[in-house]
Amino acid sequence: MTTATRIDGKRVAADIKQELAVRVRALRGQGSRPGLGTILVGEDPGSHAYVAGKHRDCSDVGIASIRVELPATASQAEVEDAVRRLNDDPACTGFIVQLPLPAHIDTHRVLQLIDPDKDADGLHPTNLGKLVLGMPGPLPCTPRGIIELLRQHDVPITGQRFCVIGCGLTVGRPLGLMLTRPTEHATVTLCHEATVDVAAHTRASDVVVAAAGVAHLVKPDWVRPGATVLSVGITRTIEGILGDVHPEVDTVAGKVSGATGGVGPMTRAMLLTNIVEIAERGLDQQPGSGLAAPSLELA
Ligand SMILES: Nc1nc2c(c(=O)[nH]1)N[C@@H](CN(C=O)c1ccc(C(=O)N[C@@H](CCC(=O)O)C(=O)O)cc1)CN2
Repeated sequence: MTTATRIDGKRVAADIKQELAVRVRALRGQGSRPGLGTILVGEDPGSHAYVAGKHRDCSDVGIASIRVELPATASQAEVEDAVRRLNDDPACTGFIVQLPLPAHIDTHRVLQLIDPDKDADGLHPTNLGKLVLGMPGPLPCTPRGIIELLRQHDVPITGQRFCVIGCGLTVGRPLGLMLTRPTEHATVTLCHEATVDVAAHTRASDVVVAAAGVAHLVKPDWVRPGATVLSVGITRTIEGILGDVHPEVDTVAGKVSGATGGVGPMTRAMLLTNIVEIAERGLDQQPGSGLAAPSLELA
């Protein structure tokens, strides 16, 4: 019985954080302290855990934290006011609205209100449009983390067949866009709940990214021997956290990331990276920095 090599997001994220701490020290030396804002609405335990982790990371690397918490009963107007306040707060370099929002809140209206220059998640329509056009801008954290994780584990991307299961806003949809950029040039199949025979698509793929939020969806017989399999979606149960990938996939796959310690820590590391990049751009654009505006990336 073969056992797949573990893809270690915790280690790669720790290395990225060390490098970011150096860049933050340099920014602070130039009088600029980056600050991450978060808006969290409601009491979802998972969202609270993720936001707490994001602020722990900030303190590890020297980024300031601005936390906004609203009750699950907050109105659309109250959530929108919180966004406007962070847009106007000079201590806030960039911020995120933790998703999902309660069902009565119109998520798209909230995301559209974020100042695109402070959009640390890369989910504002302007920044998603830039991604489609190949223009520079902040990239959604989980897809950016997935691509970095694959690179750091020597998993080839260009020309490879990817099957991404789930086409949500934070993972599947932007990941498909990023993997098909000229810099990656992968061949991507995006599967969703209406896809017929998802297993046929995964079996034909070199890399499977499971982001459906269905516990143990990807079974060993769904995987081509030696393929790379990333577990992104998680389900919280009383027995603990279950990933979208069945543990026995380890007996077939070449490389596997687990339900924890894989893509999650990379999502957080990429959020910090986006904040540091926004802060560095802010300094570069100050009069007298001598740096030109970035040009359009040609497809
Ligand atoms: N505004 C956003 N909301 C959400 C995003 C996002 O990118 N932006 N993604 C997900 C959740 N997410 C980020 O917020 C996230 C998921 C997982 C982790 C993480 O560190 N996971 C740990 C396990 C933590 C635990 O015990 O639950 C791990 O994998 O080891 C961080 C962030 C939805 N919302």
